[in-house]
Amino acid sequence: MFEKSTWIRLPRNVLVGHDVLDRTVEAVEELHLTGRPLIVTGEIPREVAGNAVRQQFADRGHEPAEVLVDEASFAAVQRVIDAAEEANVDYLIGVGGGKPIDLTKMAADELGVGFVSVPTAASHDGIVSGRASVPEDGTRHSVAANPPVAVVADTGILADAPWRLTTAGCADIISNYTAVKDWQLAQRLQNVYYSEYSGALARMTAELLVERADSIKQGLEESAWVVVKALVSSGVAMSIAGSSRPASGAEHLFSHQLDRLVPDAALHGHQVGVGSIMVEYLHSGENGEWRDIRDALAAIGAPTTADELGIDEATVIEALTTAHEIRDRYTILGNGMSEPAAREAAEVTGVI
Ligand SMILES: NC(=O)C1=CN([C@@H]2O[C@H](COP(=O)(O)OP(=O)(O)OC[C@H]3O[C@@H](n4cnc5c(N)ncnc54)[C@H](OP(=O)(O)O)[C@@H]3O)[C@@H](O)[C@H]2O)C=CC1
Ligand SMILES: O=C(CO)COP(=O)(O)O
Ligand SMILES: [Zn+2]
Repeated sequence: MFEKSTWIRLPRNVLVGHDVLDRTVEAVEELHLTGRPLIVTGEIPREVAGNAVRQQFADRGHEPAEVLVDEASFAAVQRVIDAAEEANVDYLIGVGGGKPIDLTKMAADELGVGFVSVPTAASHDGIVSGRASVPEDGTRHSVAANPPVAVVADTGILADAPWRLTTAGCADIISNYTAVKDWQLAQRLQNVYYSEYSGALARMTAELLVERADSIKQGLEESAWVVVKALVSSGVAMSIAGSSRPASGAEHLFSHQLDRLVPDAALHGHQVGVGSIMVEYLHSGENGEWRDIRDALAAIGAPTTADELGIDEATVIEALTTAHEIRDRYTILGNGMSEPAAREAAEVTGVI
């Protein structure tokens, strides 16, 4: 299918490396972004990075306003918007994991200003993408927004974050394998627009990460570097596609449904990783690549079973059989799985 026009929105300055946090002001000034920022952060990220960012801008004569967020909700987005308007700020800086960064992304979009992403955890590709995700009313709203104008990913900080957040980021990337397969399937069966460039980039990102699994080890700063580069690359794939398709297929539907059934039971990346094992089995059967996905997840220490996710068997089956209802996105789940088929997929792959 031929797209008549595309609009690819990308971050412009992406800083990755040791102590790059100290260069946040530089990354912003280089974009000619001037005036007073609002820092949106959480309790822990504030200590880890937010206070240092605040001091940098204060030293340049732009004392930032600040708002602390502790939950991902539309009410929290509104609080960020209110704080920005009250303090009359010019742009926003999100400092933290996915929660503060998503809230910043959505508020910046609503306010029509730019925002800078300063991740303190490499937990999923939302820290660099133009997608935001907020759970509300028992469902998950995944919305399109502008990506950050700059990303400042300090590998020293990311390497010090709890290891499980990093393994979640890895699993989110590994799930690109099945996301791309679902996208191609949707093209064949539903004539959905498929971007060769975006699909190839998303898949290659997962392959490179798996090839480097040996250098992804707790305590190694290089791990944070490898993972962040992959998260950036995956974010670019989504920007090229103009949707989350290259990084979100049936394994994400499964995870979103788990979020609805058992909120906060496990991390997003860990859920999509386990989902990806089963979805690969659905695509390719007993002799497909599902063992490769499982082994890649195990190699970096991400969960591969329902037990390791801390989620019971019945919930896994319910999520699998109802995941297709989550959103209008054609995947291998089609119009839904029967309970026996879901049980077989989960049992054969050792998820339950
Ligand atoms: N945009 C997208 O595509 C996607 C967005 N999401 C959204 O992202 C959120 C989940 O992201 P996630 O990053 O897991 O969650 P959080 O931002 O909630 O971070 C997880 C926990 O880690 C803490 N934390 C963050 N950085 C550090 C650090 N350096 N050291 C120690 N602790 C740290 C946080 O503290 P504190 O609570 O103090 O902030 C929080 O308790 C959800 O809101 C989800 O909806 C999920 C998937 C995709
Ligand atoms: O998590 C994502 C990609 O990894 C975003 O996808 P969604 O559009 O399913 O929220
Ligand atoms: Zn994801």
